[in-house]
Amino acid sequence: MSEEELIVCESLVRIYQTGSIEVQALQGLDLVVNRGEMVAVVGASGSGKSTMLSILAGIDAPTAGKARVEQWDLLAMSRADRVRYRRHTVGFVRQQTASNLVPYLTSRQVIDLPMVAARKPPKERRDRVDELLEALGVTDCADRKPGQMSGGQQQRVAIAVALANRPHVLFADEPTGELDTATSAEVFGALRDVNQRYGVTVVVVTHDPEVSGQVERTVAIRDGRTSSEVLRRTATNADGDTHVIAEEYAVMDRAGRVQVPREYREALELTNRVRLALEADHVQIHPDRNGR
Ligand SMILES: Nc1ncnc2c1ncn2[C@@H]1O[C@H](COP(=O)(O)OP(=O)(O)OP(=O)(O)O)[C@@H](O)[C@H]1O
Repeated sequence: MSEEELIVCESLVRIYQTGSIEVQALQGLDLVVNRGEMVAVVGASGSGKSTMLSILAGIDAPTAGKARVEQWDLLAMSRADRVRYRRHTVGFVRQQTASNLVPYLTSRQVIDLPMVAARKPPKERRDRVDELLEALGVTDCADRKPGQMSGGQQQRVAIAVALANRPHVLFADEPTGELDTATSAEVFGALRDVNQRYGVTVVVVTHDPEVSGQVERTVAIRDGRTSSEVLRRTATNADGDTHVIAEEYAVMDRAGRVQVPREYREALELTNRVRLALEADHVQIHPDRNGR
């Protein structure tokens, strides 16, 4: 694992067993996220996004494969390690605004909670609460309870709670799922701000195409595997106008396996055997003409 790589999943598998029924929620997922990145994860309902996030957040345990976040091996953590990991390395924001907060606690009190659990000294806790309220633009909500705040304010307080113990990575599972478009943009903007301001790595699961269009990298999951990635960069043309270029990439695992998209396979009738040819700067894949 290189210094840059904060999260590495290789051939990650999660099987849920309910009675005699087995569900393969993750079927060999590969993912690398570098330190300081902000990545959106998209995919159809049931594709395994939440399962992946709960494994990475240390809430759920994988069945097989590899999953590492910094020095932590998520398949070989003791119970005590898991508590430490969840308290100090990761922060988590859920979709349901209400489930991130506590109805009878004010924003100030709820942001303080994780620091009390981590036994931080009172002065440090007070300073951190003030700093986070300010960073997320919710200083005026310091003494309000969730019922006295809008959905967007509640989610910004939830982000502050998740950041209280200075985690290195922030996971957010559909954090804007219950919000209207304008409020979603506001909450997403807050995630981008904290990514830049604190350098915290952010992985956000979303259905919202607008949201995924605002990050440099979007990872698509299909059937419990990473199927493709879209990288966006800003380019400037000869007239000095800037525009965003989005390029889609297939994901190659560490063994060199790449999935050829179904449309490509069907268009050229690629079946079980293909011919590969190495060129100076690309690899060609040809149909097996002899086989037919
Ligand atoms: N605790 C569980 N027990 C059994 N099956 C589960 C459990 N959690 C998830 N699954 C199944 O695993 C698969 C992946 O679910 P997951 O929630 O990760 O998908 P998702 O991409 O997050 O979907 P959504 O966008 O609807 O939240 C689904 O088929 C789901 O039914």
